[in-house]
Amino acid sequence: MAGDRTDETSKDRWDPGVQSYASMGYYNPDYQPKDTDILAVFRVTPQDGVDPIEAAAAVAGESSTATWTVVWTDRLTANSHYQAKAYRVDEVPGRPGEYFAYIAYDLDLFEEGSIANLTSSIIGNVFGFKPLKALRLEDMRIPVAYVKTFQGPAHGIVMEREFLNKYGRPLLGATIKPKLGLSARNYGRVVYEACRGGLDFTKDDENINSQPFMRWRDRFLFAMEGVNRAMAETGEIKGHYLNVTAGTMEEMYRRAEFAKELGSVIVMIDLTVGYTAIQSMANWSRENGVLLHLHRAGHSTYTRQKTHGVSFRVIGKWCRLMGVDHVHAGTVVGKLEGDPATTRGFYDTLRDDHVPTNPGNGIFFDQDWVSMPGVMPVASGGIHAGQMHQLLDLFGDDVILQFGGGTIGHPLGIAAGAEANRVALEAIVKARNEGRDLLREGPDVLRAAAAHSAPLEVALATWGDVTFDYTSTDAPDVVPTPTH
Ligand SMILES: O=C(COP(=O)(O)O)[C@H](O)[C@H](O)COP(=O)(O)O
Ligand SMILES: [Mg+2]
Repeated sequence: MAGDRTDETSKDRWDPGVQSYASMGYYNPDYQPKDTDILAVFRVTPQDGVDPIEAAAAVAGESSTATWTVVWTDRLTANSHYQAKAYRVDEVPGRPGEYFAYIAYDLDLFEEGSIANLTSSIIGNVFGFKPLKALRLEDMRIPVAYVKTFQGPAHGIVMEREFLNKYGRPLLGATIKPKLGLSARNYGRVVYEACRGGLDFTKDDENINSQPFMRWRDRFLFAMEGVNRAMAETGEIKGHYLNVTAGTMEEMYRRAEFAKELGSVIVMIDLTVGYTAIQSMANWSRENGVLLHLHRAGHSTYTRQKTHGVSFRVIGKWCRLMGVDHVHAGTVVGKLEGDPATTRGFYDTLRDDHVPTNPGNGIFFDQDWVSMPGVMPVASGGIHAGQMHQLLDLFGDDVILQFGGGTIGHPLGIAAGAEANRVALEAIVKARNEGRDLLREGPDVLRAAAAHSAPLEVALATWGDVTFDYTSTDAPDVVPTPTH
């Protein structure tokens, strides 16, 4: 990067050599973003001595048209149209050395309906840029014109409820444990017990694909046998998320076809398969009438740290565009990272049709989804029946609450673990519907329900005091309301 902006002002834009990005037009405080622009806000931490405005301009440059030196071929394009513009740079309150840089990208820079293309620009080279100590993509505004080029969720929240015939309450699930090592028949037994005990779904874990101890076809057969037996006994629709994640697209389709043949209502993939594979599986899922669950495996490697990477609120937006029906979005109270306000912002982004700017929840821009269906968020990771009132208060009805250890670890067995969760949920939903104050009265409501349910009583005795109280790594900074 060519030093200070003022050094460059004497140079003509087209003089050869290295020039500051700001002087090449990548910083333009007068720019008025258009309704069709893609907007991004980055948290930029420049190296010591690097001018923040120049750093913001460099981010705009490197994530759109620029390279490190003036190139004469810029004159063969409508450069000022194609170049991204940093139009606003704010210091982050209370965090010296960090800046929010707002950048506008013309829609012409992106291929329709391709998250791979969008991300190759926005998070392509720019995160390794030497003049920056760290860079984080905090939020994006996806213009309606671009939203409309994506399929969106294969089915979405409303259709999922219609398929499953389940309304007015969160859905319940469990991840089968231990994560690895069970044989197919024993695995199917866990599915059966959890589903007959009262859960709506069970789930493959993220790292269960087709290992030597249990090949995928055997797992699918025994899991579906468990689902079918539980459906026959309970008269309810049940499902097991069959993880079709594999080394190639061809193999994923093969596994998904077999899941469909067996009558599974749902298949699952991991975020590790990549954006293009997710979009392809979303198309397959809509085409075949099968729900698509996405486990966000790997996301914390780049979403968790405040100063570098990509916020999950952005990944959540991409997931909605890519077209999954479910995505893990955090629990707040469980074992994994999740500041309450930040997590609330993820849930709004996934579910609501219009998401207004809300800096308190980390939302920097208004986002319109123009009736694109909502994605069902999944709260999973170290949760148990004793937190049911908090979970309903935090997330409302449109969420899947997944208790893995909190079902399968129940002292009276797996079906009892499932029953404890179902009884707790129904008691808390009833109390909510009667207008009771969940946070204040929730523990009493659970205790009263446990008087008639031995499984719930044992669950509360076993886990009632378990909490995960650690400082969050990703709480929102209080920022001034953005103008765009
Ligand atoms: O296996 C589990 C949870 O198991 P348990 O219920 O036994 O803790 C999931 O992989 C995590 O929830 C993923 O995290 P996230 O949902 O945050 O992506
Ligand atoms: Mg897991």
